[in-house]
Amino acid sequence: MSAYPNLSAAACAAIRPLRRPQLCLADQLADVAVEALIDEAELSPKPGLVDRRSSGAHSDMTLALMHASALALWPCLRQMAEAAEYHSEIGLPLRAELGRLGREGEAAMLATTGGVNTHRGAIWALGLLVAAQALQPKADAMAVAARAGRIALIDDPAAPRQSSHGAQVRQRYGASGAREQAQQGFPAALEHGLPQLRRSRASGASESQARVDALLAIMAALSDTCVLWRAGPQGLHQVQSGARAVLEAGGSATLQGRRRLRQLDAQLLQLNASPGGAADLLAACLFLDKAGSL
Ligand SMILES: CC(C)(COP(=O)(O)OP(=O)(O)OC[C@H]1O[C@@H](n2cnc3c(N)ncnc32)[C@H](O)[C@@H]1O)[C@@H](O)C(=O)NCCC(=O)NCCS
Ligand SMILES: Nc1ncnc2c1ncn2[C@@H]1O[C@H](COP(=O)(O)OP(=O)(O)OP(=O)(O)O)[C@@H](O)[C@H]1O
Repeated sequence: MSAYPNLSAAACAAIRPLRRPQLCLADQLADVAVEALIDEAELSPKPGLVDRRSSGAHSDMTLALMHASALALWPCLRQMAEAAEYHSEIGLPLRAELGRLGREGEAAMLATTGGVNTHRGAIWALGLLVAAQALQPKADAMAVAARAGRIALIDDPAAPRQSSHGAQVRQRYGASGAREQAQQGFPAALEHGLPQLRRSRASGASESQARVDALLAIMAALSDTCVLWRAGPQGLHQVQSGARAVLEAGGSATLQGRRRLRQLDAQLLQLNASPGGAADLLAACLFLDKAGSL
Protein backbone atom coordinates (compact mmCIF):
# COMPACT_ATOMS: atom_id res chain seq x y z
CA MET A 1 0.00 0.00 0.00
CA SER A 2 1.13 3.58 -0.65
CA ALA A 3 2.81 5.48 2.21
CA TYR A 4 0.27 8.27 1.54
CA PRO A 5 -3.12 6.48 1.18
CA ASN A 6 -5.07 9.76 0.90
CA LEU A 7 -3.02 11.23 -1.92
CA SER A 8 -3.66 10.72 -5.63
CA ALA A 9 -1.20 8.61 -7.65
CA ALA A 10 0.06 11.80 -9.35
CA ALA A 11 0.75 13.49 -6.00
CA CYS A 12 2.59 10.35 -4.75
CA ALA A 13 4.73 10.32 -7.88
CA ALA A 14 5.63 13.97 -7.29
CA ILE A 15 6.61 13.33 -3.66
CA ARG A 16 8.60 10.13 -4.21
CA PRO A 17 11.76 11.73 -5.65
CA LEU A 18 11.95 14.04 -2.63
CA ARG A 19 11.93 11.09 -0.24
CA ARG A 20 14.47 8.93 -2.07
CA PRO A 21 17.65 8.73 0.04
CA GLN A 22 20.66 10.21 -1.77
CA LEU A 23 23.07 7.46 -2.85
CA CYS A 24 26.73 8.19 -2.25
CA LEU A 25 29.01 8.61 -5.28
CA ALA A 26 30.69 5.19 -4.88
CA ASP A 27 27.28 3.45 -4.83
CA GLN A 28 26.16 5.35 -7.92
CA LEU A 29 29.34 4.57 -9.87
CA ALA A 30 29.14 0.86 -8.97
CA ASP A 31 25.47 0.88 -10.05
CA VAL A 32 26.32 2.42 -13.43
CA ALA A 33 29.24 0.02 -13.96
CA VAL A 34 27.18 -3.08 -13.16
CA GLU A 35 24.37 -1.77 -15.36
CA ALA A 36 26.89 -1.36 -18.20
CA LEU A 37 27.96 -5.00 -17.77
CA ILE A 38 24.36 -6.22 -17.77
CA ASP A 39 23.45 -4.06 -20.78
CA GLU A 40 26.47 -5.42 -22.67
CA ALA A 41 25.56 -9.04 -21.87
CA GLU A 42 21.89 -8.52 -22.80
CA LEU A 43 22.66 -6.72 -26.07
CA SER A 44 21.74 -8.96 -29.01
CA PRO A 45 22.76 -10.01 -31.61
CA LYS A 46 26.49 -9.86 -30.74
CA PRO A 47 28.76 -11.89 -33.03
CA GLY A 48 30.49 -14.79 -31.24
CA LEU A 49 29.65 -13.47 -27.76
CA VAL A 50 27.22 -14.57 -25.06
CA ASP A 51 23.90 -12.79 -25.64
CA ARG A 52 20.12 -13.31 -25.32
CA ARG A 53 20.15 -15.74 -28.26
CA SER A 54 22.97 -18.09 -27.29
CA SER A 55 26.36 -18.59 -25.67
CA GLY A 56 28.10 -17.75 -28.96
CA ALA A 57 31.55 -19.35 -29.18
CA HIS A 58 31.64 -20.05 -25.41
CA SER A 59 30.88 -23.57 -24.21
CA ASP A 60 31.30 -22.65 -20.53
CA MET A 61 29.16 -19.47 -20.28
CA THR A 62 25.46 -18.56 -20.31
CA LEU A 63 23.61 -15.26 -20.10
CA ALA A 64 22.50 -16.16 -16.56
CA LEU A 65 26.15 -16.68 -15.58
CA MET A 66 27.07 -13.27 -17.05
CA HIS A 67 24.30 -11.66 -14.95
CA ALA A 68 25.38 -13.43 -11.75
CA SER A 69 29.01 -12.45 -12.39
CA ALA A 70 28.14 -8.79 -13.07
CA LEU A 71 26.12 -8.54 -9.85
CA ALA A 72 28.90 -10.21 -7.84
CA LEU A 73 31.28 -7.42 -8.95
CA TRP A 74 29.24 -4.58 -7.37
CA PRO A 75 31.06 -4.59 -3.99
CA CYS A 76 34.48 -4.64 -5.68
CA LEU A 77 33.59 -1.76 -8.03
CA ARG A 78 32.15 0.23 -5.14
CA GLN A 79 35.30 -0.28 -3.08
CA MET A 80 37.42 0.84 -6.05
CA ALA A 81 35.47 4.10 -6.21
CA GLU A 82 35.79 4.54 -2.43
CA ALA A 83 39.54 3.90 -2.62
CA ALA A 84 39.87 6.68 -5.22
CA GLU A 85 37.86 9.07 -3.04
CA TYR A 86 40.00 8.18 -0.03
CA HIS A 87 43.40 8.58 -1.75
CA SER A 88 42.08 11.50 -3.83
CA GLU A 89 45.11 11.51 -6.17
CA ILE A 90 46.82 9.25 -8.69
CA GLY A 91 49.84 7.49 -7.20
CA LEU A 92 51.26 4.22 -5.98
CA PRO A 93 49.00 3.92 -2.87
CA LEU A 94 45.84 4.10 -5.04
CA ARG A 95 47.30 1.79 -7.72
CA ALA A 96 48.30 -0.81 -5.12
CA GLU A 97 44.87 -0.76 -3.51
CA LEU A 98 43.10 -1.06 -6.88
CA GLY A 99 45.32 -4.04 -7.72
CA ARG A 100 44.39 -5.75 -4.46
CA LEU A 101 40.67 -5.01 -4.97
CA GLY A 102 40.88 -6.17 -8.61
CA ARG A 103 42.33 -9.52 -7.51
CA GLU A 104 39.59 -9.83 -4.87
CA GLY A 105 37.03 -9.03 -7.57
CA GLU A 106 38.43 -11.76 -9.80
CA ALA A 107 38.22 -14.20 -6.88
CA ALA A 108 34.56 -13.20 -6.28
CA MET A 109 33.85 -13.67 -10.01
CA LEU A 110 35.46 -17.13 -10.08
CA ALA A 111 33.63 -18.18 -6.91
CA THR A 112 30.32 -17.10 -8.47
CA THR A 113 30.91 -18.75 -11.86
CA GLY A 114 32.56 -21.95 -10.63
CA GLY A 115 35.91 -20.96 -12.13
CA VAL A 116 34.78 -19.47 -15.46
CA ASN A 117 36.41 -16.24 -16.68
CA THR A 118 33.29 -14.18 -17.39
CA HIS A 119 34.60 -10.66 -16.68
CA ARG A 120 38.37 -10.55 -16.15
CA GLY A 121 38.96 -7.88 -18.75
CA ALA A 122 35.88 -5.96 -17.61
CA ILE A 123 37.06 -5.78 -13.98
CA TRP A 124 40.29 -4.26 -15.25
CA ALA A 125 38.71 -1.67 -17.57
CA LEU A 126 35.72 -0.71 -15.44
CA GLY A 127 37.74 -0.77 -12.22
CA LEU A 128 40.13 1.83 -13.60
CA LEU A 129 37.30 3.94 -15.04
CA VAL A 130 35.22 3.86 -11.85
CA ALA A 131 38.26 4.98 -9.86
CA ALA A 132 39.09 7.72 -12.38
CA GLN A 133 35.51 9.04 -12.37
CA ALA A 134 35.46 9.02 -8.55
CA LEU A 135 38.59 11.22 -8.56
CA GLN A 136 36.76 13.88 -10.57
CA PRO A 137 33.03 13.12 -10.80
CA LYS A 138 32.10 15.88 -13.25
CA ALA A 139 34.91 15.22 -15.76
CA ASP A 140 33.97 14.26 -19.34
CA ALA A 141 34.62 10.84 -20.89
CA MET A 142 37.92 11.85 -22.48
CA ALA A 143 39.34 13.21 -19.22
CA VAL A 144 38.15 10.17 -17.24
CA ALA A 145 39.70 7.72 -19.72
CA ALA A 146 42.98 9.69 -19.73
CA ARG A 147 43.06 9.64 -15.93
CA ALA A 148 42.34 5.88 -15.89
CA GLY A 149 45.27 5.48 -18.29
CA ARG A 150 47.59 7.31 -15.89
CA ILE A 151 46.58 4.92 -13.08
CA ALA A 152 47.19 1.91 -15.37
CA LEU A 153 50.70 3.17 -16.19
CA ILE A 154 51.79 2.71 -12.56
CA ASP A 155 53.22 -0.74 -11.86
CA ASP A 156 51.42 -2.70 -9.17
CA PRO A 157 54.22 -3.97 -6.91
CA ALA A 158 52.12 -6.87 -5.62
CA ALA A 159 50.91 -8.14 -9.02
CA PRO A 160 51.71 -11.85 -9.35
CA ARG A 161 53.63 -12.89 -12.49
CA GLN A 162 51.13 -15.16 -14.18
CA SER A 163 51.05 -16.52 -17.69
CA SER A 164 47.67 -15.34 -19.02
CA HIS A 165 46.39 -15.92 -22.55
CA GLY A 166 46.98 -12.23 -23.22
CA ALA A 167 50.62 -12.51 -22.09
CA GLN A 168 51.19 -15.53 -24.33
CA VAL A 169 49.63 -13.82 -27.35
CA ARG A 170 51.72 -10.72 -26.68
CA GLN A 171 54.85 -12.86 -26.68
CA ARG A 172 53.89 -14.87 -29.76
CA TYR A 173 52.62 -12.06 -32.02
CA GLY A 174 53.88 -8.88 -30.35
CA ALA A 175 50.25 -7.78 -29.98
CA SER A 176 49.12 -5.24 -27.43
CA GLY A 177 46.24 -6.18 -25.14
CA ALA A 178 44.10 -5.06 -22.23
CA ARG A 179 46.95 -3.49 -20.28
CA GLU A 180 48.19 -1.31 -23.18
CA GLN A 181 44.64 -0.33 -24.18
CA ALA A 182 44.08 1.03 -20.67
CA GLN A 183 47.51 2.68 -20.49
CA GLN A 184 46.76 4.59 -23.71
CA GLY A 185 43.49 5.93 -22.24
CA PHE A 186 41.15 3.43 -23.97
CA PRO A 187 41.48 4.70 -27.57
CA ALA A 188 39.25 1.92 -28.94
CA ALA A 189 36.41 3.21 -26.76
CA LEU A 190 37.08 6.96 -27.07
CA GLU A 191 37.98 7.15 -30.76
CA HIS A 192 35.78 4.36 -32.12
CA GLY A 193 33.06 3.03 -29.77
CA LEU A 194 31.68 6.24 -28.28
CA PRO A 195 31.72 8.29 -31.53
CA GLN A 196 29.94 5.43 -33.36
CA LEU A 197 27.38 5.08 -30.56
CA ARG A 198 26.55 8.78 -30.88
CA ARG A 199 26.63 8.81 -34.71
CA SER A 200 24.25 5.84 -34.95
CA ARG A 201 21.88 7.34 -32.38
CA ALA A 202 21.91 10.66 -34.27
CA SER A 203 21.14 8.92 -37.56
CA GLY A 204 17.96 7.38 -36.12
CA ALA A 205 19.13 3.89 -35.14
CA SER A 206 17.46 2.37 -32.08
CA GLU A 207 19.51 2.37 -28.85
CA SER A 208 20.18 -1.33 -29.24
CA GLN A 209 21.27 -0.95 -32.89
CA ALA A 210 23.53 1.97 -31.94
CA ARG A 211 25.18 -0.22 -29.27
CA VAL A 212 25.74 -3.06 -31.73
CA ASP A 213 27.31 -0.54 -34.15
CA ALA A 214 29.56 0.73 -31.33
CA LEU A 215 30.68 -2.85 -30.63
CA LEU A 216 31.45 -3.34 -34.35
CA ALA A 217 33.46 -0.10 -34.49
CA ILE A 218 35.55 -1.32 -31.55
CA MET A 219 35.97 -4.80 -33.10
CA ALA A 220 37.18 -3.25 -36.35
CA ALA A 221 39.94 -1.33 -34.55
CA LEU A 222 41.02 -3.57 -31.66
CA SER A 223 43.83 -6.10 -31.39
CA ASP A 224 41.63 -8.35 -29.26
CA THR A 225 43.77 -10.94 -27.49
CA CYS A 226 40.71 -13.19 -26.99
CA VAL A 227 40.40 -13.50 -30.79
CA LEU A 228 44.16 -13.81 -31.26
CA TRP A 229 44.35 -16.58 -28.67
CA ARG A 230 41.72 -18.72 -30.36
CA ALA A 231 42.07 -17.78 -34.05
CA GLY A 232 45.53 -16.22 -34.55
CA PRO A 233 46.36 -13.12 -36.63
CA GLN A 234 44.40 -14.35 -39.66
CA GLY A 235 41.30 -14.81 -37.54
CA LEU A 236 41.76 -11.34 -36.07
CA HIS A 237 42.06 -9.88 -39.57
CA GLN A 238 38.80 -11.60 -40.60
CA VAL A 239 37.03 -10.31 -37.49
CA GLN A 240 38.25 -6.74 -38.02
CA SER A 241 37.41 -6.60 -41.72
CA GLY A 242 34.05 -8.35 -41.17
CA ALA A 243 33.07 -5.79 -38.53
CA ARG A 244 34.13 -2.94 -40.83
CA ALA A 245 32.06 -4.46 -43.66
CA VAL A 246 28.88 -4.39 -41.53
CA LEU A 247 29.39 -0.69 -40.78
CA GLU A 248 30.19 0.09 -44.41
CA ALA A 249 26.99 -1.70 -45.43
CA GLY A 250 25.04 0.78 -43.26
CA GLY A 251 25.33 -0.74 -39.79
CA SER A 252 22.84 -2.83 -37.86
CA ALA A 253 19.92 -0.43 -38.49
CA THR A 254 19.89 -1.38 -42.20
CA LEU A 255 18.88 -4.59 -43.94
CA GLN A 256 22.21 -4.85 -45.80
CA GLY A 257 24.10 -4.26 -42.57
CA ARG A 258 22.10 -6.94 -40.73
CA ARG A 259 22.74 -9.44 -43.55
CA ARG A 260 26.47 -8.76 -43.30
CA LEU A 261 26.26 -9.05 -39.50
CA ARG A 262 24.72 -12.51 -39.83
CA GLN A 263 27.67 -13.56 -42.00
CA LEU A 264 30.11 -12.19 -39.45
CA ASP A 265 28.37 -14.12 -36.66
CA ALA A 266 28.61 -17.36 -38.66
CA GLN A 267 32.26 -16.64 -39.45
CA LEU A 268 33.10 -16.15 -35.77
CA LEU A 269 31.35 -19.36 -34.77
CA GLN A 270 33.29 -21.21 -37.48
CA LEU A 271 36.54 -19.74 -36.14
CA ASN A 272 35.36 -20.59 -32.61
CA ALA A 273 36.39 -17.06 -31.72
CA SER A 274 34.76 -14.38 -29.61
CA PRO A 275 35.62 -10.67 -29.30
CA GLY A 276 35.66 -10.59 -25.48
CA GLY A 277 37.99 -7.58 -25.33
CA ALA A 278 35.67 -5.57 -27.59
CA ALA A 279 32.72 -6.56 -25.39
CA ASP A 280 34.55 -5.20 -22.33
CA LEU A 281 35.25 -1.94 -24.13
CA LEU A 282 31.61 -1.62 -25.16
CA ALA A 283 30.74 -1.88 -21.45
CA ALA A 284 33.38 0.82 -20.85
CA CYS A 285 31.64 3.04 -23.46
CA LEU A 286 28.25 2.52 -21.84
CA PHE A 287 29.75 3.42 -18.47
CA LEU A 288 31.43 6.58 -19.79
CA ASP A 289 28.28 7.56 -21.65
CA LYS A 290 26.28 7.61 -18.38
CA ALA A 291 28.71 8.23 -15.53
CA GLY A 292 29.56 11.82 -16.50
CA SER A 293 25.95 12.92 -16.02
CA LEU A 294 25.43 11.52 -12.50
C1 LIG B 1 45.50 -6.40 -17.25
C2 LIG B 1 44.64 -7.63 -17.02
C3 LIG B 1 43.37 -7.47 -17.81
C4 LIG B 1 45.38 -8.87 -17.48
O1 LIG B 1 45.61 -8.82 -18.88
P1 LIG B 1 46.17 -10.05 -19.72
O2 LIG B 1 46.12 -9.66 -21.16
O3 LIG B 1 47.50 -10.47 -19.18
O4 LIG B 1 45.14 -11.20 -19.35
P2 LIG B 1 44.02 -12.05 -20.13
O5 LIG B 1 44.53 -12.82 -21.27
O6 LIG B 1 43.38 -12.86 -19.06
O7 LIG B 1 43.05 -10.94 -20.78
C5 LIG B 1 42.25 -10.19 -20.05
C6 LIG B 1 40.97 -9.78 -20.79
O8 LIG B 1 41.09 -8.46 -21.35
C7 LIG B 1 40.20 -8.31 -22.45
N1 LIG B 1 40.95 -7.88 -23.66
C8 LIG B 1 41.55 -8.63 -24.60
N2 LIG B 1 42.16 -7.87 -25.53
C9 LIG B 1 41.92 -6.60 -25.16
C10 LIG B 1 42.32 -5.35 -25.71
N3 LIG B 1 43.07 -5.26 -26.81
N4 LIG B 1 41.88 -4.26 -25.08
C11 LIG B 1 41.14 -4.31 -23.97
N5 LIG B 1 40.74 -5.47 -23.40
C12 LIG B 1 41.15 -6.60 -23.98
C13 LIG B 1 39.54 -9.65 -22.66
O9 LIG B 1 38.30 -9.69 -22.01
C14 LIG B 1 40.51 -10.62 -21.97
O10 LIG B 1 39.86 -11.80 -21.53
C15 LIG B 1 44.19 -7.70 -15.58
O11 LIG B 1 43.44 -8.87 -15.37
C16 LIG B 1 45.23 -7.61 -14.49
O12 LIG B 1 46.41 -7.55 -14.65
N6 LIG B 1 44.74 -7.60 -13.33
C17 LIG B 1 45.54 -7.52 -12.13
C18 LIG B 1 44.75 -6.93 -11.02
C19 LIG B 1 44.71 -5.42 -11.11
O13 LIG B 1 45.69 -4.72 -11.18
N7 LIG B 1 43.54 -4.87 -11.11
C20 LIG B 1 43.36 -3.48 -11.17
C21 LIG B 1 41.95 -3.24 -11.22
S1 LIG B 1 41.61 -1.61 -11.63
N1 LIG C 1 29.13 -11.13 -23.59
C1 LIG C 1 30.33 -11.68 -23.45
N2 LIG C 1 30.55 -12.93 -23.92
C2 LIG C 1 31.78 -13.47 -23.80
N3 LIG C 1 32.85 -12.86 -23.25
C3 LIG C 1 32.69 -11.63 -22.75
C4 LIG C 1 31.43 -11.00 -22.84
N4 LIG C 1 31.53 -9.78 -22.27
C5 LIG C 1 32.80 -9.64 -21.87
N5 LIG C 1 33.53 -10.74 -22.14
C6 LIG C 1 34.98 -10.82 -21.86
O1 LIG C 1 35.63 -11.90 -22.53
C7 LIG C 1 36.54 -12.55 -21.66
C8 LIG C 1 36.36 -14.05 -21.77
O2 LIG C 1 36.85 -14.46 -23.00
P1 LIG C 1 37.52 -15.89 -23.24
O3 LIG C 1 36.63 -16.98 -22.75
O4 LIG C 1 37.94 -15.90 -24.68
O5 LIG C 1 38.80 -15.78 -22.29
P2 LIG C 1 39.70 -16.92 -21.70
O6 LIG C 1 38.99 -17.62 -20.60
O7 LIG C 1 40.97 -16.18 -21.34
O8 LIG C 1 40.04 -17.87 -22.95
P3 LIG C 1 39.42 -19.22 -23.57
O9 LIG C 1 37.95 -19.33 -23.17
O10 LIG C 1 39.63 -19.01 -25.03
O11 LIG C 1 40.25 -20.34 -23.01
C9 LIG C 1 36.25 -12.11 -20.25
O12 LIG C 1 37.42 -11.62 -19.61
C10 LIG C 1 35.22 -11.00 -20.38
O13 LIG C 1 35.64 -9.80 -19.77
